[in-house]
Amino acid sequence: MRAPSPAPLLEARTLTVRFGGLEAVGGLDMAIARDAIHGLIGPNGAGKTTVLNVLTGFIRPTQGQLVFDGEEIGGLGVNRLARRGLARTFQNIRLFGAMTVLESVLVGAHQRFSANALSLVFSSRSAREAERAMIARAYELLDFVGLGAEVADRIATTLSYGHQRRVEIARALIASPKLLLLDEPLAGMNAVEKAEIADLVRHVRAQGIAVLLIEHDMQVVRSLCDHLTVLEYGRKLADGPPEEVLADPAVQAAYLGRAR
Ligand SMILES: Nc1ncnc2c1ncn2[C@@H]1O[C@H](COP(=O)(O)OP(=O)(O)OP(=O)(O)O)[C@@H](O)[C@H]1O
Repeated sequence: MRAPSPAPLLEARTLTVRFGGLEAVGGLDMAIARDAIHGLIGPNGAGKTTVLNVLTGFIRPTQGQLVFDGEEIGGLGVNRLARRGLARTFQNIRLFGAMTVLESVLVGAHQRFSANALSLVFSSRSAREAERAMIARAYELLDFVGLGAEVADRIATTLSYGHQRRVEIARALIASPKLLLLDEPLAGMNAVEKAEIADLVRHVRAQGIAVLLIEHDMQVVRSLCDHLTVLEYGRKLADGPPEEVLADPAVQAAYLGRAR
């Protein structure tokens, strides 16, 4: 007898987001497995970033249910969701102009722990030890994302675009997420950089972290993702293994003349 499949890490049921009269996401059912690299694809304006914004607390859903790791999370804010294990990067890189690479990564750790808890602990010796441990972790992550300690003291925004992406990924990872959400992490990159970031995503998953990825490059999507959800006009058009989904005539029609 086959073992029952484990419960998904994240489940969205009839998720709906309206902006005034516009339904950006409508009645979306989606499940992300615990060991998945899950692609969220669809033409421009299909609602992909809106889904990611809802899952990370930047937008409250109008309707629907969100269950993450067995608990209802619908309506929780950004910091609470970060603490529950959802961390993200942005379509347009968001790094603060005056911060070094190391400081930029540490921002992700501070988001994970509340400001109150931090100010309490930092006055004690154990807090200083915790801070030292976090700095050591930041250096480990700089290695993990392929940057290394030598960039730690550089101003983050002076790095190349591809390297800034890696800093963002390290910043998300320092929060020890269970699910890493990446909004077009390969945008603006050449083929070599794309392959490197795709490898990094595989390494992230090998650490036991599931990944939800918005991406437009179908070649990368096909080789990287093990499950796809396709949106069109906020509605789910297809869902399943990449080979099956990308061969679906409805998906091909949705992309015809509209893909980037
Ligand atoms: N804050 C907002 N207020 C009003 N409308 C919005 C808002 N955010 C998104 N929209 C609209 O919701 C729809 C879905 O947008 P969304 O950015 O989620 O699409 P997308 O699939 O991520 O597109 P792209 O591939 O271009 O990034 C679009 O019509 C967009 O204009």
